[in-house]
Amino acid sequence: MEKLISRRYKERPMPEGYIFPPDVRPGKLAVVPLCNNTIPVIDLGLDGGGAAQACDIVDQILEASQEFGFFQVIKHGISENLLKETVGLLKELFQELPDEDIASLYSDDPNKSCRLFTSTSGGNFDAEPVHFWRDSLKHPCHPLSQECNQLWPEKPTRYRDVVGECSTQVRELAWKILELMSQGLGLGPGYFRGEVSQEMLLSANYYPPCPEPSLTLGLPKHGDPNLITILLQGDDHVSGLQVLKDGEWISVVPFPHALVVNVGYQLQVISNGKLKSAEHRVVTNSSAARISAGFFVMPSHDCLIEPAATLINASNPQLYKGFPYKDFFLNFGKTLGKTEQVLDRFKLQG
Ligand SMILES: O=C(O)CCC(=O)C(=O)O
Ligand SMILES: [Fe+2]
Repeated sequence: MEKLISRRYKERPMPEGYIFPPDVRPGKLAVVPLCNNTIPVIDLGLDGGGAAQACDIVDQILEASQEFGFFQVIKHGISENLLKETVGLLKELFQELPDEDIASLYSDDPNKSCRLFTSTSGGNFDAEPVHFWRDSLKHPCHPLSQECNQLWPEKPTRYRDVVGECSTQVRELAWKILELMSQGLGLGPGYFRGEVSQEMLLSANYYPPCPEPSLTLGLPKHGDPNLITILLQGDDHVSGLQVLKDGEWISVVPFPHALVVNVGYQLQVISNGKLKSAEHRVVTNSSAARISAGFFVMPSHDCLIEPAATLINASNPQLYKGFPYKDFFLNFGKTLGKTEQVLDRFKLQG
């Protein structure tokens, strides 16, 4: 528990082991949000009132997923209060829980299904060459069952109710977005239902202020291993998430009440490379803590992942071979920091 960066961020000099080699440091410039150059914001028209045309929304989603692999959605149908309450409870959990409650959540065992830890989720903090400036709470959040719910934090007291409701609504939204993607790709209704989107994991992140943001990272450059991620950013004013586009880091400036959506590697494979799992990272800042909550929609371990047959033809040859999701997932941790290698084993030659 003494490893938690939320407990150590005030130490001076900066705690050892968080300074990255010069070639992966964010540097000074990258920390400044590029306000005119951000990812698309798409109005889903699900809050009632004037909505954009459905076909227009499909086009926007497809275009954003092809070009950026990332977009934000507004008027997504999830109430602002529920999102705010979720963030408020996470803030309370990371910042205010007494030591004994934090200690009961903390674990270095990667096989524990609900746990609080620092840096990466692999459970090998002591072997990491450099640590990332974040604490994270991870647990499954679908399918929701009594058994699963009992693993969640007991405090703050409303955590289970509120995060349970938020997970249910985010899952519904994920399905709607997947349905629109399926329509845009020409895959027909329900393509992403079932085993391919069977599970969902919550990964809540806390990035405390950092005295030297130019030397460290909240999270390294990576693509998400799952099908699709829906991310809630904590505070309207604190940015930190950046997406790599054409060799440049673009800040995902938090947009009021928006949710960030990004394409995971499995969606890239199923779409035969049409949709892009974009690389992203998290930078820190010296003045404010940042909170984010990623809802990772994932296939079941045995689900067969392969390019959709209808997307393969003479001008679009099959790019990846089929594989059970677990073959991908169990190796994913080993490719940390080497994003170019992640899909290598599944590519078809020539
Ligand atoms: O904190 C964020 O904004 C992004 C987190 C993220 O990329 C991840 O958990 O995979
Ligand atoms: Fe990510």
